[in-house]
Order: sequence, then structure tokens, then C-alpha cells
Amino acid sequence: MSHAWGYAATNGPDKWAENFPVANGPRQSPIDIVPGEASFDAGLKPLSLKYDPSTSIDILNNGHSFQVTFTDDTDNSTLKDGPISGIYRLKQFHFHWGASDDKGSEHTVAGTKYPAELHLVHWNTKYPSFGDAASKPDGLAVVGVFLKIGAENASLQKVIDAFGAIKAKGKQTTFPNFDPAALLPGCLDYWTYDGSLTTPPLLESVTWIVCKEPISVSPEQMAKFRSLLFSGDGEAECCMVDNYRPPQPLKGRPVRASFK
Ligand SMILES: Cc1cc(=S)c(O)co1
Ligand SMILES: [Zn+2]
Repeated sequence: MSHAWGYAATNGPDKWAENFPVANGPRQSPIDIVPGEASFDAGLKPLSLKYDPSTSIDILNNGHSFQVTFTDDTDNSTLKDGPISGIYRLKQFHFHWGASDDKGSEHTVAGTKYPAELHLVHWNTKYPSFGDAASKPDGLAVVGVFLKIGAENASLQKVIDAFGAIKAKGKQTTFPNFDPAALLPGCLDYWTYDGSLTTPPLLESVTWIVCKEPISVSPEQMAKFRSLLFSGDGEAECCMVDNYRPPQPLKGRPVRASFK
């Protein structure tokens, strides 16, 4: 690929292997989760997610998605238990979504696509930093939450209210005192499997934890997601939509369920 990666026909998921050969690796994400083929594991613990709203810093349009970034120099916002060992710190959350409500999630459930998917990215504190952890097989843990069309989501609206300041690529603004726990579903039953980042460099360092229960998003709120731009100021406007990678081969990996 002569130019940076993206989601267009010229630089999208089908082209990523040219610059990132791990795209064809043994533990790529996302995957299609087939509930009937997941094995219930009684040894899986409930997720322990403890987030401190004072760790939220800013919100950024990075040209691929938007992300809310957190201070990660303390154990104030962490993920513990579930399928992981040790303490993982929250670094950022972001979303993937579609141009229409019939697509947008990265993981699918028995082939079903949701209109969007939230990713809460955490790194293993056995390593000195996120950057270091990102290249280790047990370095990252990402909690995935599906978004389903329904009632307006008041917590999500707080994020959407910041979109005016980050419409174009490279725009950033402060985003203090936000509690990401407000974006979690009531039930934290999950599927888990070993996978990767779903964007280049597609590092195979992620323990995926995908919640079974979706959160709601209204059609109007989804329209606001689709008003963000892949493009920067002064460039031809390109709506930020369909920023999702399709499911990848499971290649024999087990998918475990924390619930029956
Ligand atoms: C670190 C990271 C993780 C995911 S899942 C993503 O889409 C981008 O960056
Ligand atoms: Zn992601």
C-alpha cells in the first residue's frame, strides 16, 4: 500500500496484509462468535472493572475512529479477573460503526452484525507501558460491547456532545470527568478468546472479552457518529463510516463463555 491504511477499497482491510503480514496470522480479530460452539468455562471469573472518572483526559479524532484517552500512570482505572491474571489499566476507548444500521460491529454473533461496537482498551501492568505491552501475547485486554438500535443512551450522549470539536481528523479537545462504566451493559456475561488489534499493526496481543448484552443507541445518535470525518481540515470531506474490519478465520482457537 503506497499510502496510509484506512477503510477504503484502495487501503482497506483486504489490503492491510501488504504492509502488515500478521493480518494473515493465527490469532487475528475480530471473529464471528457462534454461541453454540463456545464452551462454558466455570473457571472464568466475573469481570472486575473499576474506573475512576477523574482519569479521563481528552477525546480525539485520529482519522480512523474517535477515542477517549485516560491517564494510565496509576491503578485508578483497571480491569481485573475475568479471563485475565494480574491488573490491566484502561488506556482508551473507541468505537467502530457502519454507514447504516445493518452493519458496523467488528465481532458478529452467529453472523449478526450490530450497528456499532465499543472497545475499551487495557494494558497489562506486568509491562512498563502500553506501547511495550502491545507487542506481548498477554499484553492487552479489550472489552467489546455491542451497540443495538433502541432508546437514546444518555451516557453515550455525553460523548456525542463533544463531536462538534473533533469533526475532522487530528482534532482533539479536553474530556474530563467521564465514567466509562456508564457505557457498560447491566449484565457482564462475556465470551473470551485470544486475538489481535483490529487495526494495523494488528498485533496479536489481545485477550478479547466480548459482552453478550448490548447497550442501546438511538438512530439519531448513530447519525451523529456518521457525521464525523475521516478527512482533515482542508481535505475533501469523507464521512467516518464503515470503520470496521470483517471477521477473520478462527484457525482452531477456542472461544469460551462465562455463562451457560
Ligand atoms: C489499541 C487499539 C485497539 C483496537 S481494537 C483498535 O481498533 C485500535 O487500537
Ligand atoms: Zn477497536
